[in-house]
Amino acid sequence: MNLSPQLASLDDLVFDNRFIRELPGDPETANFRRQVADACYSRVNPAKVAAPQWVAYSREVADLLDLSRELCASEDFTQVFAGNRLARGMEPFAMCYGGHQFGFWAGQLGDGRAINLGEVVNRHGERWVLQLKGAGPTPYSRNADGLAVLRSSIREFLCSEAMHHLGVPTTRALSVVLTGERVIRDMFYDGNPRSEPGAIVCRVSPSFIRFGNFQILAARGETELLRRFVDYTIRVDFPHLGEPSPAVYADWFQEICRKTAEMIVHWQRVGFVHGVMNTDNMSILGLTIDYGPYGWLDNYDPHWTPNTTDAEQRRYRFGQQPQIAYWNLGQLANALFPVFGEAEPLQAGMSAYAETFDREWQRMMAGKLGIADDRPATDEDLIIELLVLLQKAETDMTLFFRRLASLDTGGDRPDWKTRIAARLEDCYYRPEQLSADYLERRDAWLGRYHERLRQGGLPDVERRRRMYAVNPKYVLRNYLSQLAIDRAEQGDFSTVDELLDLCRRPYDEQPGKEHYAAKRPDWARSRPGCSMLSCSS
Ligand SMILES: Nc1ncnc2c1ncn2[C@@H]1O[C@H](COP(=O)(O)OP(=O)(O)OP(=O)(O)O)[C@@H](O)[C@H]1O
Repeated sequence: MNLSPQLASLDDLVFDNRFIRELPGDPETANFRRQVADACYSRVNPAKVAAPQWVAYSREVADLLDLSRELCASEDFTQVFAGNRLARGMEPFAMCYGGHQFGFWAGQLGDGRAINLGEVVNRHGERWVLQLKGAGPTPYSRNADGLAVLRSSIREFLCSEAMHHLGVPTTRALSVVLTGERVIRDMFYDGNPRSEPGAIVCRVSPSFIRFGNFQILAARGETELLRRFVDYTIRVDFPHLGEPSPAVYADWFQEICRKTAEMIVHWQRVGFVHGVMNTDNMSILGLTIDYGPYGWLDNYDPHWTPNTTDAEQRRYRFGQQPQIAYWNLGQLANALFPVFGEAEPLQAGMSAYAETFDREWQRMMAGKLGIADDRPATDEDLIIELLVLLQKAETDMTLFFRRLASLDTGGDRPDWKTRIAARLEDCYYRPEQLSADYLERRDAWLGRYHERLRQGGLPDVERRRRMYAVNPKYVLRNYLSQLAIDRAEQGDFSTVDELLDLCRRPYDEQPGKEHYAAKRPDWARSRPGCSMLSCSS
């Protein structure tokens, strides 16, 4: 193994491709669309592209892979992460998985436009799977082209990294490159096809295994392969649990449930709406995966979803994400049943989800409010009333919690209420909604909250520090990504870099960058890309 801190060439990456070494693959190697039974993957090469061009990279992810800045800026880097050249040790393949989409079993899905390049083991012995998204068709592409456009690739790249820096479990993104080719997409707002620049993101994760990988094997009755796959996942991704056994299976499922609950609590904390929580978009490691029609809450609205495809039913709306994760875990439990052979450990996992979610959600909300002691359950009324108030008048969630931290509780500040009211003023999108009744109710809440903080006894400075650490100042607001995309489509990638840099320190004051913390401007309220998105990407 190369022990020098950074690699001189991508050919020096150390690969240990366990997935394809230890699991059965599709014997067919030609690249045509098909159903793939009795196998976990198909070998497939990325398509060669005409004129790759470097757009952006994440230096933190490069560090995980021991890649130097110079290497990431090299022509070879662009060629490799556009899929034009395989570095030594890369053995590309697409995974076979299925899934429930919008509540219905959809059969085989699989990596239709994702191609795994291999599993890197870095100098710390950590395993990182590299995956290109948009690198051409695979056996799982069904009736689609295997490609991705610059717009969606920038959104995936920026949001993966923004989520990581916010402390939300997520897959990562190393790079975005343009392919130099055009891709046709139907635009949902006018229904007309549009030709857009093609692009490829290199995603990086300890594992890309999804609930759907287990589901497809169960649905096909491939129980022995399912057991093998479960054992593989435990050995590779949950080695701390020990060698697979019935007891370890039970612990494993509980851990999946707990990790999923923790991820969802983080989403609710920062106002992230995934948009397509199908079971094929649920990671076995509880990582946020597939940044498609996701969005960030501007005004706090639990009914909001950014996904136009879900505008009617709103299955994947912000406020329903916790229940959907539970439902998805139920589907995973069904798939695992033939291997577990009994329902009890699966039910125990489901209960662990509910308990973890309830406990962590209370704790998270208490943290957002800077309530210091360990009696969050007694604060439930306070929290519920706040969430009602935030909806009654359109209130910017991110700004509100950040501003709330500035509330004074010291006895030398009798004017605390006027001061906080003034600070909250520009959190509201429609000042006309601030009726006398509303303000009276809000001020009553502020009074209760103020009292609660005084009881807690934390000095203001310390409370503020804690609140700032969990309430981000900067999130990747939908309209900000769109600004970066508009410029990138004109060949100017500087805003992508600027936003990436901004998102590196989301909880810090960043002098000179305050405009990025401003609430959504009026022009962005209904502009496509800034509020609603389609799955067309
Ligand atoms: N342009 C495309 N070409 C081929 N397959 C596609 C394309 N877009 C989506 N798919 C496939 O459709 C299924 C569900 O789509 P979804 O929107 O979740 O995928 P995605 O964004 O491409 O994938 P991922 O979950 O890997 O980020 C997946 O099997 C995916 O690979």
